[in-house]
Amino acid sequence: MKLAVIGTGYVGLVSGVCFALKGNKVICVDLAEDKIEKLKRAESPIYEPGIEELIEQNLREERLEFTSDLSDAVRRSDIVLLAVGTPSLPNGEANLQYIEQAAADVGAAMNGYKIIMTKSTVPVGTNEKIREVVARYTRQSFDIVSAPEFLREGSAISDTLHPDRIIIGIDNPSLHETMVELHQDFTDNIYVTDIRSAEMIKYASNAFLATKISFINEIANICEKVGADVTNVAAGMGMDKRIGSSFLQAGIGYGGSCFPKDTNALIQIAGNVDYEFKLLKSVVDVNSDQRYMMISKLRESLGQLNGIHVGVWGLSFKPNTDDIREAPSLEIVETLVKEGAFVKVHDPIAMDKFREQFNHEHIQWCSTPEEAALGCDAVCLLTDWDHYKQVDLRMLGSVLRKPILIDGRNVFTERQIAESGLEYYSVGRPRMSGLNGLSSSVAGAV
Ligand SMILES: NC(=O)C1=CN([C@@H]2O[C@H](COP(=O)(O)OP(=O)(O)OC[C@H]3O[C@@H](n4cnc5c(N)ncnc54)[C@H](O)[C@@H]3O)[C@@H](O)[C@H]2O)C=CC1
Ligand SMILES: O=C(O)[C@H]1O[C@H](OP(=O)(O)OP(=O)(O)OC[C@H]2O[C@@H](n3ccc(=O)[nH]c3=O)[C@H](O)[C@@H]2O)[C@H](O)[C@@H](O)[C@@H]1O
Repeated sequence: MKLAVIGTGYVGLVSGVCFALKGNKVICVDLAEDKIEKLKRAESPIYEPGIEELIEQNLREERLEFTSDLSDAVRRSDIVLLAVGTPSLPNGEANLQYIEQAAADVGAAMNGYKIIMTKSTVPVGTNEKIREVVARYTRQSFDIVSAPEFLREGSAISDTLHPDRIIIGIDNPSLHETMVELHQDFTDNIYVTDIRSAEMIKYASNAFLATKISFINEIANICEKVGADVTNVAAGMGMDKRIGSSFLQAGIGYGGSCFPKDTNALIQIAGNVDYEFKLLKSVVDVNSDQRYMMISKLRESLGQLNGIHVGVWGLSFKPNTDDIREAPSLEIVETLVKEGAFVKVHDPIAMDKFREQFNHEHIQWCSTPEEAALGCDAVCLLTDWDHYKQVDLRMLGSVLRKPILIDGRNVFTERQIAESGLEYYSVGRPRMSGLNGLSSSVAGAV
C-alpha cells in the first residue's frame, strides 16, 4: 500500500520505517527541514536502537522517502498517518494545534479518496474534529481511522514489529478488511472497535500502567518503614497472573513525553464531562512526590545540601533513549543547584538535550560515570542505563569523598553492595552498608 506519514518523531519515523520494511511504499513528511535532510542521509534525528540500519535498508530498497512537501506526499498516497505531537497545555489538556494544522494541510492536498489514520494520542472525540477540519478543506471523500500507538521509546522497533495487540477504531465497516491487511504482518491480534473506544483505550492503557508504577512506589515507601524489601514484594505479587510482573519496578517515578502528559489529559477529559478521576489524580501526585525521595535521602545521609558535591548518573527519563521530556533528572538537578550543591552529571546519550534545557554554573558535564563520581560526597543514580550496572563498585567507593550511593532505580543487589564498601540507599529496600566488606541491612532505618 502507499502511505504518507505526517510527523517524523519517535512514532512517525518508527511506524514509517516498519511499514516500509513490510513492503509498503512510505513517504515520511516533516515540517522540520533539518530533520528531513538528515533522514535522507539515513541519519536519525532521534536516538533509537536499530533505527538507522532500517532507514538505510529501506532507502536502498526504494520503499521509503523523506520530504517536507506534505502535499506531494499526500497526493501520492492512499493512506495518510497523522503522527504529530499532542503536548500538554498549561492546564493539562492536550494541545491539538499540530493535529488540526496537519489535518487542514492534508485536506487541502487531497486529490482523491484517502484513509486518514490518527496515530497521535488524542482525546476522545478528536477524530471527529479531524474529520470536520479535513472536510473544510476538500470535496474529496475520505475515511477516518483511530490507530493509537503503544510503542515504548528505546524498544520502539521491536514493539512495532511484534506488538501485543493493534487497536483500530473505525465507523465505516468496509474499512475492516483494508486495516487488517495493512496490519496483519505485525500481528493477528487486531482489535477493531469504534473510534471513541479506540481513543479511550490509549489513555486508559497509559493511565493503568502509570497507576501500577505509583502503586508499587507507595508500597516501596511503606516497605522502607516496615523493613520489607519491595523487590521481593513485587516479585511475589507478579507471580499472580492477574497482577503480572511488569511495571512493578519501584523507583523515582515515571517520566517521559507520554505518561505525565496522558494522565493529565485523561483527568481533563473526565473533568470536561463533570467526572473527577480521583484515583488518577492521586497517581499523578504520588509520582510528583516520588522524585524528591532522592533529595530527602541525600539530606538524610549528608545533612544540608549547600556546598556538597553530587555525582548524577543518568539524565534521560529511561534507558536507551535521549529523551529528557519530563525526566525526573530535570527537577532533581535543578533542586540540587538551587540548594547550593555542585553537580557532576553523566549520561551516555542525553547530555546535549539536557544542557539545551537546563544549564547552570554549578553543573559539570562528565564523559564517564567514574569521572562524575570523582571527589563527590555522594552519587545519585537516576536512570537504569546498563553502563552504571557495569561500574566497579569497589572503585566507586575509592573515588568518592564519602562512600554514599543513592540508587533511584534499585539497580544493585545486596551481594554487590556487600563487596563494595559503600553506604547504599535505594527505593523500598532496607539501607545497606558494605563499609566493612560485609553488607548489613539496616531495616527500617531509611
Ligand atoms: N514518543 C512515544 O514513545 C509515543 C508517542 N505517542 C504519541 O504520538 C504522537 C507523536 O509523538 P512523538 O513522535 O513523540 O512526537 P515528536 O514531537 O517526537 O514528533 C512530532 C513531529 O511532528 C512534526 N510536525 C508537527 N506538525 C507537523 C505538520 N503539520 N506537518 C509535518 N510535520 C509536523 C514535528 O516537526 C515533529 O518532528 C503524540 O501524540 C504522542 O503522545 C504514542 C505512543 C508512543
Ligand atoms: O504513549 C506512549 O508514549 C508510550 O508510553 C509508555 O512508553 P515510554 O514512555 O516510552 O516508556 P516506559 O517504558 O513505559 O517507561 C515510562 C516511565 O516509567 C518508568 N517505569 C516504568 C516501569 C516500571 O516498572 N517502573 C517505572 O518507574 C520508566 O523509568 C519511565 O520513566 C508506554 O509503555 C507505551 O506503551 C506508550 O506507547
